[in-house]
Amino acid sequence: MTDYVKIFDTTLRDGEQAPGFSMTGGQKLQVAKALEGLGVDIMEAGFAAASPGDFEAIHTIATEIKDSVVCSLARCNEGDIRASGEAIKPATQKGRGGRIHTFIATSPLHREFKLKMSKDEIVRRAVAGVELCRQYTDDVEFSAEDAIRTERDYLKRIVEAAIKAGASTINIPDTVGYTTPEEIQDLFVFLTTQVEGADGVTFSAHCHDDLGLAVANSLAAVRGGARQVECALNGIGERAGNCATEEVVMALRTRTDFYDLDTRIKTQGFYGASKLLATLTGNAVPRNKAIVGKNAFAHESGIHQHGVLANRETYEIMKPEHVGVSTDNLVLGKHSGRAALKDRASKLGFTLGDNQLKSLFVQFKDLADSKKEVFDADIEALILGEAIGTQGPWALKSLYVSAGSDDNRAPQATVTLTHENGSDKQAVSEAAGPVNAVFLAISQITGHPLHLESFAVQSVSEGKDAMAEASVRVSTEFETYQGRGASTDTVLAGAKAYLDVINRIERRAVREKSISAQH
Ligand SMILES: CC(=O)SCCNC(=O)CCNC(=O)[C@H](O)C(C)(C)COP(=O)(O)OP(=O)(O)OC[C@H]1O[C@@H](n2cnc3c(N)ncnc32)[C@H](O)[C@@H]1OP(=O)(O)O
Ligand SMILES: CC(C)C(=O)C(=O)O
Ligand SMILES: [Mg+2]
Repeated sequence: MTDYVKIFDTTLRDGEQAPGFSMTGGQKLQVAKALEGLGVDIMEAGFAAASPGDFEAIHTIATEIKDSVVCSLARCNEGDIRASGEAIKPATQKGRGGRIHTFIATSPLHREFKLKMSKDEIVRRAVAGVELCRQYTDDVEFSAEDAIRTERDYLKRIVEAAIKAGASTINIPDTVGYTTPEEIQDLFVFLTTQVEGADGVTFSAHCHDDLGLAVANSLAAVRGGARQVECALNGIGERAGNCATEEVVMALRTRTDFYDLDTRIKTQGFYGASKLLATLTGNAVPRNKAIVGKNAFAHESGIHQHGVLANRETYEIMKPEHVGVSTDNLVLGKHSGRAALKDRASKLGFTLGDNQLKSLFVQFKDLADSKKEVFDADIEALILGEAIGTQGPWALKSLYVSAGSDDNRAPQATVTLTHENGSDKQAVSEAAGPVNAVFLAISQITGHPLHLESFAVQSVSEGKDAMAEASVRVSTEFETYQGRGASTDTVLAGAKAYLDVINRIERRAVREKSISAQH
């Protein structure tokens, strides 16, 4: 048994096969590189027999990836196994490690209704499948699909046959997410102690999340003797998904005191890899998702913020930087208290006396009642006594946008801005979307080519003429700025928010100039 738990990531196979998560070959390669960066021991890159595109994707990944074993899934049939063997060839030929993962279902339901095969026939298929895999690679994994609902004596028999045929990893999937932690731990203890040949192979858990137990069940399997866990980034996979890679890894890392085992994962890459996957597949990570959700290390309530400011460990069991999350994560809103407000003001460069803080706090709570989140720009405006979003030097004079479904005509924006020195300037821009075209035109006029980090619009009133509030977050070389703008027209709200940022940058530059002139 290894003294660490191997991470077999199946984001690119079980994850990708779920509805809404298909990726192109190029996208799969991008995710594969992120997984290699994380240091996953094995990545299941796809199912070579599924399509020529998946074959190509696995082949390319096996060519490009150097630091993780690349694996392809195959049914226990000749066509699937030969396709997998060919797809992983670039990895096996260069001696970097290529695995074939062959599987067949073993439970009574699957035997009778799906495969329509007898117990003996399934064992014969499993043995022939593993033997054929061995013609391509020494690294063969065998899975007994729906193992959890399989009779123990039969499971033991087929696992022993697969080991004798040459499998070096034995995977015990909870294909339908049916098991419980106590049950799966007991099953792994049984298999790792009773199966002939168990000492020479790695036992693996592959848990689905139908009852929300995938991570708990995987950890219990590890307690029972599993030394490989199969998992996927953001927990994606069939139906409710697979065990989430970032969750199981961080559970082992955070509680090594309990499990006395760890993985070899470089966890700092989790946030970036999760974001990459969400962006490529168009599936946002829920805000409250463990480890990589936006709220995982964010605090809005005053009592928590007060504690975290004194010592992060009061409300955080992991360090955000250990999973690649920024540490500046106190969100100001209506539940925040004076400690967080004072801290944020000081980070923005304002030292507040007690009385100033008291009156700012009253205004802050009024503002927070009317919006979801209070941004740095709002705090700055309150301290400086500015009306939000209405300060110059630039003002929007007019805005015309054309956009539509015609592929031959890119969205176009014509923007006119007035500067406080009295001059008007106009720019016309085209971009992939109308909001982008507006931002580009504003950047051209003001000379601020900004890096847009986020653009969000939320409705702040109801009905057909609902007011939209847009918020824009941009980064310059030195600072991050947030601006906002409101209008019944979302494009106009976006334009105002973007201009709000530019005005803040220019006003800050003026302020800094006058401060340095005084010294
Ligand atoms: C639990 C899991 O996640 S298993 C992996 C699931 N992933 C996928 O299915 C994604 C990729 N799949 C595909 O692209 C297609 O299903 C293919 C190309 C593999 C097969 O397509 P088809 O030949 O049209 O078969 P179809 O999908 O309709 O049915 C599956 C066939 O495989 C058989 N089969 C299923 N599992 C196995 C197995 N492990 N070993 C051998 N045969 C199997 C079924 O009995 C059925 O056989 P039949 O065609 O003789 O009735
Ligand atoms: C192919 C196998 C391992 C699988 O995904 C499952 O049983 O859930
Ligand atoms: Mg699965």
